[in-house]
Amino acid sequence: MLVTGIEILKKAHKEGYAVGAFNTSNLEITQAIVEAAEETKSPVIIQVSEGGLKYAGIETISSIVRTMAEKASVPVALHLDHGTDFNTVMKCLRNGWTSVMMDASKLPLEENIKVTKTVVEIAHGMGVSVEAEIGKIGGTEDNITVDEREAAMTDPEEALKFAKETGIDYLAIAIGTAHGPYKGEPKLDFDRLKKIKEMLNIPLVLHGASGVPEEAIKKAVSLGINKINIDTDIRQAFARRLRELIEKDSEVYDPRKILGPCKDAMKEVIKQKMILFGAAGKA
Ligand SMILES: O=C(COP(=O)(O)O)N(O)CCCCOP(=O)(O)O
Ligand SMILES: [Ca+2]
Ligand code: NA
Ligand SMILES: [Zn+2]
Repeated sequence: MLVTGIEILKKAHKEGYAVGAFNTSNLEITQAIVEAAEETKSPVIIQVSEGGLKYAGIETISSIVRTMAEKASVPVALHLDHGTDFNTVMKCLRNGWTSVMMDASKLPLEENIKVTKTVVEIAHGMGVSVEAEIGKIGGTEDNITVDEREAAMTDPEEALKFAKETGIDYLAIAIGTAHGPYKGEPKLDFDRLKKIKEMLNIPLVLHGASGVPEEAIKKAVSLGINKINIDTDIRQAFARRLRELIEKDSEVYDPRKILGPCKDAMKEVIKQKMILFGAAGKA
């Protein structure tokens, strides 16, 4: 069934597990996510980035996700990932999203607070929950030095002020992860996570979780992470299976014979994440 993000994350926060938030931009990825959730009896958040909206069309990807979510036997939320443009966030609210991220983390704190507070008031008026970001979760491609990444990490005091003044439902924090594939091993600042959780006591979001070792993920969940964003690992599972298929049979030409197996490969990766995060069996 289609539910709001906070309905899923409030339970995860209370019971101490995390829910996967997986990016989609088409039919097969959406199928992989929903089938994985059904097979592991996990609640799940299906999210679309601004790039995904452009690729699929906002009404089209909303229809695909909402149709499958409403038929699902597990709780499913439709989330806007990294909504950086206020009007895009509004368009998603008009198109049936049940959770939105207003990502104004690039703005100075006071401006981030202002725009996020406005989104919270509008979204809550529509029964939709809101994620925001404090600190900068960059990409592994960003050529920033280690201590620049350190400086970009979320400051607990700022996070408390931000959460209080905006009324957000869940907060994305920067504790050492990055979007995209990692070159070396990411080092997560668990003390910082512990402190932020104790001070805010709301569901927390880990971005850039593809490529983070399983032990680190488990530790982050035990310290209060409740939503974990995964995209790169799904893309790589898709591409691996695609290459295998073409190598095995260079004559295959039916998209269903190519995309179907790729869907299954993505589904397997997603199921493992749901088990690792502790969401399996929680639906
Ligand atoms: O935190 C994450 C996932 O990070 P990951 O790369 O570790 O999976 N995300 O928020 C997913 C980011 C998706 C970006 O999509 P576009 O390419 O359309 O901009
Ligand atoms: Ca990553
Ligand atoms: Na997000
Ligand atoms: Zn992210």
